[in-house]
Amino acid sequence: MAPVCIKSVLISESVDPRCRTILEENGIHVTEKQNMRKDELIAEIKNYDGLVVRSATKVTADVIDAATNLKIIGRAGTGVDNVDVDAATQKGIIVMNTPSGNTISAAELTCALIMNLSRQVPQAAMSMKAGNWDRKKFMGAELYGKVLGIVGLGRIGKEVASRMQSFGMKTIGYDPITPKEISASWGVEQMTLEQLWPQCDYITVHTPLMPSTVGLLNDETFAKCKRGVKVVNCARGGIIDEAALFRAVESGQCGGAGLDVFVEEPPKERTLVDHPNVISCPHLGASTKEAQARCGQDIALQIVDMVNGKNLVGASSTSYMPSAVLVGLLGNGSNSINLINVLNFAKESGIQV
Ligand SMILES: NC(=O)C1=CN([C@@H]2O[C@H](COP(=O)(O)OP(=O)(O)OC[C@H]3O[C@@H](n4cnc5c(N)ncnc54)[C@H](O)[C@@H]3O)[C@@H](O)[C@H]2O)C=CC1
Ligand SMILES: O=C(O)C(=O)COP(=O)(O)O
Repeated sequence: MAPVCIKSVLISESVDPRCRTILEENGIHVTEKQNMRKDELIAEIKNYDGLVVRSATKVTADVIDAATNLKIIGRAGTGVDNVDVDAATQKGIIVMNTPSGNTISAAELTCALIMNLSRQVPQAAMSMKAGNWDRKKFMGAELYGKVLGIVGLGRIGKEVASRMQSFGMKTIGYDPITPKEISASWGVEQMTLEQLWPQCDYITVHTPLMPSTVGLLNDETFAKCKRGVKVVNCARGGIIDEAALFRAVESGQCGGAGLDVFVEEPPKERTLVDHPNVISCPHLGASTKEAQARCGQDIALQIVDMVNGKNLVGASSTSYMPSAVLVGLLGNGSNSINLINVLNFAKESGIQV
């Protein structure tokens, strides 16, 4: 891989200070500017060779168009749905992410939401703060013996499965790429979605956001579920259709929802957030000290590796997954996430990519 000349990087969100330190130690000038408006980003982006973002910066085609010197977009985290990978690829800009740095944190928050749905801890705590002592209202149900459906058996789905199995949940799932034998070795029985919906007491989604996953849970699929099914979305807003979810919680078809992510963040439309059977967080899945330290460090090391022209596959950093880089070079555009998974699966399986 030929070295890429990166002299200046803009960090446009709150990224662990390790990122800045590593870049500066390697002679890269770093500017940190948070909460930039889109017009400000468009006006400034020409001054940088590299851009480091999390999920809030929307790196849309018009931003990329204005980025006359940009060579790398580094996503300190997993999802690259806030980056127009097609537009970047067409301009020869490399897009890279740090996919395993926040896996455990996102899985732990998912488990916390499942547990909170089973016992209504947030609602009970609010009731206590309001001066009440209501033991009848908050009758829960054990997780033990219940069925958890996991849609998307990648890194996070796998970690959620093992944690919830320790609570005695039966884990079933669906993934178009992860082989059945592999997920069976983690105790997850794979089946079709048609078979999965009616069996679940809880459903959690862990797919990327892409056209084929928008509205995976919708009016039609909710109708196929057990009455009172509880759902969790710690992946991306829109994978569970928000309007359909509202209708399902209103009718009781859905017994409760745990939401970390929304189509619009922060959500202007508050009906779901305000619903008594919905517990929600402001996109906190990756917001732990550990996850941020890993993602901040990894994205900086990956950028430095590019500057040094290091071979991308099999590089030093623990969560180094240069899949998006390869996707960029292959010009794979909107199917990139699927290709990312194929590449990662191959790599984790010891196959030379
Ligand atoms: N709430 C938060 O702060 C965080 C959210 N995320 C989100 O979680 C998503 C998943 O992350 P990882 O597990 O690390 O990704 P991953 O790439 O390891 O796993 C995603 C899995 O989804 C599967 N998949 C793709 N299309 C599918 C479909 N139609 N139905 C079922 N499965 C499908 C893929 O084959 C893959 O196995 C990310 O794309 C990101 O959007 C990730 C980290 C933190
Ligand atoms: O890594 C991801 O995909 C996430 O959703 C985390 O987003 P964040 O870095 O916390 O803005």
